Amino acid sequence: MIELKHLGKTYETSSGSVTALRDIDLTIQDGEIFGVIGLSGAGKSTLVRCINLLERPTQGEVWIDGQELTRLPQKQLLAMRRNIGMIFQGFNLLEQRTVLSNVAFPLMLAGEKKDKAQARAAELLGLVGLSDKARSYPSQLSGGQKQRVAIARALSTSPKYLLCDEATSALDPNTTRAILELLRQINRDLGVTIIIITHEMKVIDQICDRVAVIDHSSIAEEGKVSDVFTNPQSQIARELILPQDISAAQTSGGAQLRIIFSGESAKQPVLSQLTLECQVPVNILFADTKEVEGKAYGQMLLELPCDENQAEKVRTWLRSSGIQWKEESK
Ligand SMILES: Nc1ncnc2c1ncn2[C@@H]1O[C@H](COP(=O)(O)OP(=O)(O)OP(=O)(O)O)[C@@H](O)[C@H]1O
Repeated sequence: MIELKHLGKTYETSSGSVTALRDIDLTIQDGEIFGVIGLSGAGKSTLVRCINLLERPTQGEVWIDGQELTRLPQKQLLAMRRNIGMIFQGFNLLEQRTVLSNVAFPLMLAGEKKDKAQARAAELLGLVGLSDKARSYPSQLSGGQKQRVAIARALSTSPKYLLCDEATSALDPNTTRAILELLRQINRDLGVTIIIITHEMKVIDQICDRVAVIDHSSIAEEGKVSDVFTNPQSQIARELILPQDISAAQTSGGAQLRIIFSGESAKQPVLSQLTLECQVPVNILFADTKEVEGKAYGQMLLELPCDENQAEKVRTWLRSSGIQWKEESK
């Protein structure tokens, strides 16, 4: 289990102090895929780098499996770090070494003999689907393949935790999906706890169990992905989750209603049922639904006719339908 307690980080620069993290309290349970999302500069990278002390916090504590990292002597800290793999947006592979050698490298640094390290590396390349690239060099690989090598390398010391810092941000959507699927498989099959830092909601959406939303150095909101998605509490979560154009629009039509789909109701053909039964035309101003944990979630912004009788018919229908909705102020 990872516990961050009152974690803070202030950088001292020539132009003054920059507070990157302020009073962060987070608990990440074993076996979870935990996401941290925020806008650029919110403090995400600093947060993830504080977990393995690549960056030393200036306040607070980092507890991993009952040990407080900031107080560990260097030797024990290095041993603990072997338990925490990390992958980055830029892959950080050694260009002069083959793929196999890149993956074997951390094990050799840890004192493993070359043949054993290479055998383990070959096994891991099989796991990430790159056995045929063992003798290639990083420059001969695609971005997705490079990230697979980085994942294999991060797993070489059999870590219990894997930190992913914007690991898919440089990849196209299909490659992103494939890499996230691989991470999910690693979580499921190897039991590795995964912490994902991203600015993209779709990454959280695809694989995370829980998410923390970070804004201006602090945690704005934290919870199950499905809860935060359907009912974001903080302004920043709303901005990240709901696309900009879903806020009530200035239109010349009637009242605007926001329909919130959660799980089962999203599958129903709500709109066609509504228009058929009410015999009232409604405008869809915006619609967006997503799959989270195998269920569909989303929102739809509807514009009702100006005729108040017709509008009330729709409201009455919605009240009796059990569908979650609310009136928007324009
Ligand atoms: N080494 C550093 N020295 C000084 N300030 C830093 C340093 N690293 C980060 N910062 C500052 O700390 C704040 C948080 O940066 P951080 O990189 O953690 O944010 P981020 O959410 O990961 O952003 P991005 O998504 O753009 O990488 C920013 O204001 C940044 O300028």
